[in-house]
Amino acid sequence: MRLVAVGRMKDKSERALVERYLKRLRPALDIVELPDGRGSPDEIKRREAQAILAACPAQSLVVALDEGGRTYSSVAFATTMQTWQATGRTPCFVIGGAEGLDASVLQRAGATLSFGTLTWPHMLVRIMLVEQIYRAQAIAAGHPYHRAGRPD
Ligand SMILES: C[S@@+](CC[C@H](N)C(=O)[O-])C[C@H]1O[C@@H](n2cnc3c(N)ncnc32)[C@H](O)[C@@H]1O
Repeated sequence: MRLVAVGRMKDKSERALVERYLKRLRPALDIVELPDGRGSPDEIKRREAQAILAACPAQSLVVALDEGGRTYSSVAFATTMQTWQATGRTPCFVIGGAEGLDASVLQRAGATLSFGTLTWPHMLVRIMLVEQIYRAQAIAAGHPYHRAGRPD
């Protein structure tokens, strides 16, 4: 699995949070960081889109992190991840930069993932994504990390 993310994660505490989950992931997630694009907002998105699409393996299932995308419960996301794995669709998650994702990335995407309609900073989205992938793997493995304790 791959994550293609615009922007370098420089903050130590953010990196530590990503690392906390990353080191537990099986299969592993490799993270490709891309530099922030330059120019007008449209140019930035276009340039970043070219780099993003070039970093996604040709056969991968591009999963665009997008506030307008599909929302899942953690259990539904775990089931979806298992289906992708069983059908040989290796996800390549994509997180945009400050200007967001270009339409060409959303068009290439075979799936979208939303963390709700709020706009989150891209570094927080990265942390939340690796945690949710770890949670999905824990759910699939029956590991008690995930507690389904909400009342009906
Ligand atoms: C600061 S946001 C960009 C906001 C930008 N104005 C837009 O319209 O997307 C940076 C990236 O974080 C991700 N992101 C932000 N909020 C999200 C959410 N609620 N769900 C999923 N991804 C989100 C997206 O990949 C987005 O491109």
